[in-house]
Amino acid sequence: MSNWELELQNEQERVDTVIEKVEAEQQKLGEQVGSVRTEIVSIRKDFWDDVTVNLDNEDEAIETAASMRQQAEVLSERERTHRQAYNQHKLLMKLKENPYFGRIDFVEQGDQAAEQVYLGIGSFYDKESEQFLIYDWRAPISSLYYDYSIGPAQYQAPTSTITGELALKRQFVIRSGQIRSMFDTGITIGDELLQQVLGRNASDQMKSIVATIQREQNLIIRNEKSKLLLVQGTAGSGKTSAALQRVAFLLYQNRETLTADQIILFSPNQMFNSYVANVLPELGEENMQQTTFQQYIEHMIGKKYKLENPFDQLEYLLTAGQDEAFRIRMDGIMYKSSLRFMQTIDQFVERLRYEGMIFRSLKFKGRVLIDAEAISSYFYSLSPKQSIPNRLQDVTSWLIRELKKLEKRELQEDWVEQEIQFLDKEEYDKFYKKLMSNKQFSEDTFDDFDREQKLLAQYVVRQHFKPLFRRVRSLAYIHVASMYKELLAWAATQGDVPQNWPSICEQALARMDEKQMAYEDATPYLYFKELLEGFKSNKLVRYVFIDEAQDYSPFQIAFIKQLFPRARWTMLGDGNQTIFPHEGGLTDISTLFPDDTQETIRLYRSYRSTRPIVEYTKQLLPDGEAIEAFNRDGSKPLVVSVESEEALTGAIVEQVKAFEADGHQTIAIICKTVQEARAAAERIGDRLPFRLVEKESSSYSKGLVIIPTYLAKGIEFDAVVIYNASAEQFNDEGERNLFYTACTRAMHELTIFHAGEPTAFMQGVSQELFEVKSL
Ligand SMILES: Nc1ncnc2c1ncn2[C@@H]1O[C@H](COP(=O)(O)OP(=O)(O)OP(=O)(O)O)[C@@H](O)[C@H]1O
Repeated sequence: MSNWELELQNEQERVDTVIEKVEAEQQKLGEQVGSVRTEIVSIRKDFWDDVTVNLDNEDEAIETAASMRQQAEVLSERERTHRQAYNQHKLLMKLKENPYFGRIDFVEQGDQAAEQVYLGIGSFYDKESEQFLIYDWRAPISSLYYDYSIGPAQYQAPTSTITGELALKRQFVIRSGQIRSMFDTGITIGDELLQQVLGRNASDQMKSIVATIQREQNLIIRNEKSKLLLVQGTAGSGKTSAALQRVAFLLYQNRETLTADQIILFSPNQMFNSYVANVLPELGEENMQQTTFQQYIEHMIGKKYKLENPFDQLEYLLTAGQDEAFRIRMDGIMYKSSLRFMQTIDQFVERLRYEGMIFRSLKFKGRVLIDAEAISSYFYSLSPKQSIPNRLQDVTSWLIRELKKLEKRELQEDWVEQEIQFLDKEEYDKFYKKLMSNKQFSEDTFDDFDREQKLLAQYVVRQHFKPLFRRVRSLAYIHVASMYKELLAWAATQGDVPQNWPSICEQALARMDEKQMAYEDATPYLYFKELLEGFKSNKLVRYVFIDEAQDYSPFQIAFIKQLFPRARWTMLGDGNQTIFPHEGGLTDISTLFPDDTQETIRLYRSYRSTRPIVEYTKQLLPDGEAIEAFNRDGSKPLVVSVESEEALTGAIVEQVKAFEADGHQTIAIICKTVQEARAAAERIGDRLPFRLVEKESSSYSKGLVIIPTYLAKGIEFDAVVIYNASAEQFNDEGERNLFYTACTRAMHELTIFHAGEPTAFMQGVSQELFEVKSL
């Protein structure tokens, strides 16, 4: 038996022992989980038996509340124990299959012997030998595995830096308790394992990368100092992967103080959400909150306006001809996404401190109860030293007081009596119950007619006044939309607006009059509204992640920043994949955090695509030289020229069939727009089974999809077909990024079709980097 074979045998024996211990622990825990569950069920069932309810007087009520609280605490403590034990049990299940993926031997300075550290997705402590048989990949000592090759090494322990010597670094592939392969690696995390991982076909969801995290990615994952961590990385360099492992790391590192719902990830689209949804659960963690910016602002705008989807905005820009209306819209988008416009809004709001606030009169049954003018006078009678939101709070209190007076006066009106007479039984019962619960009278006094009439009148008027009170409390008496329109007009006096500003405003107003809001108006409108009403910031969220950050305008980022005042920020992006038009870029983001600690990490190595695909796609960019390919072989991209669009269909169907025959499981026909995707789907008809993705709401799954580029953002496919890269389709320099984004979705195969002349973007690529075919 060779030394290596002997070594392998020893390692397998260790795996066997560890699994045995894990199994024993799992069984013990299983019993515990079961008994705690039974206990919880019984506490829930008997909850009210164990609480003494007595509401006879105030003291008794306080006693009752205390007793309920105590019982609820017992329950929630048991539930917490159950959750922890259950999660631990789930983790042990995973460790039983695949206990660890790495080993390092570390000799701490001053010590003789090396400590063997085995790394897995969670720790496992053996009480018998009093040692960790598996270390969590996120433990401080585990960072040695990712950061160092054999030789001097150090890691940051909670209170000090530990230095020493890394004597061995070993990787394992263990499946169902059996070591399938084992490598000792000298340099970085072995290329061999990465080759294996990246060579596989895509599954239906993104996987965790803990076993093969690269050193530069580890810097992102474990960064704890920066308030803003900006990651600029090329397509496929693992930005999203690193971000998700970072969430897992933060949850581990701050496990006493941080929960998954205090982390929020803004992702590019819904499909992406479903694509990444499994990474954290795979690591035994709960998912963070996930949303898209659109979802977030849609919620803030509410039902008042139908908000345009950013992808509809983009579709318009890509499909509308370059006519006058297009140019007006484009200029409007550029200006409204800039920080200059944000400043203009600030100045306008400053002005409103002294004049110009517009209010709505409070009306009731067609009568003006409190006139807008009166509200305005009250508002401006308050000191301008007070902020607008504070003054509005005072106005709200004043309005409520006034409404209460008016409500009383209303009791005398004729309509009240009429309504009482026509009160149906159901309403009457409701009224009666309410009075009983308010203890406003007892059964004895019920026959007191006058008293009943009076209470009924109060009840009826209250029902009618309720919406008014609600409107006042929700500040609906401020006419934000009118002031936003004023703001647009006023902006013209500031001098830096685009030349065609009046037409831009006209477009915006026409939409707003139809109760719609263009995507470019949404952020300025909300920012303005929040400045007036007071920012409804979320102070609970501690970490915000923004993926595909290059697609956010500086204004949007500045706005999100104000929504989460206590958060630390991780922004990930790639300037070469910017598809939304706006001023500023990724580097401008740093200027939004002037006083904060910040760090920028750049990733140049692309892991997603094979070397030939990366070599090809990097030449689509004017400045792509810095992009490096991970050394994974594959075939060169194929560029197929066909004469006409009609000829495309047959050729593409054949190509997809060939991909399927090669075993590729996720295949995408990527079109420039939804319009093109629909046409492609129509042409392909029933010649192939496919899914047309034209809406935001689709989820990621295996098979063939026909998809517009912008909905494929952030995700990947085994094989990609570019539907039509003709000069006619891609003729604007602004679309280069879109084209690059589409091509970089490919992991193993890329075929680009073009009907007629190819786009100029492809003409800069060296001939030897691709195959050509003419049909
Ligand atoms: N260290 C790694 N080990 C294994 N796989 C990796 C590693 N880093 C990245 N990958 C894989 O590379 C692919 C691309 O990663 P990811 O989607 O995170 O890149 P990205 O930078 O967000 O890409 P894009 O900007 O193009 O959306 C994924 O399949 C991911 O699993």
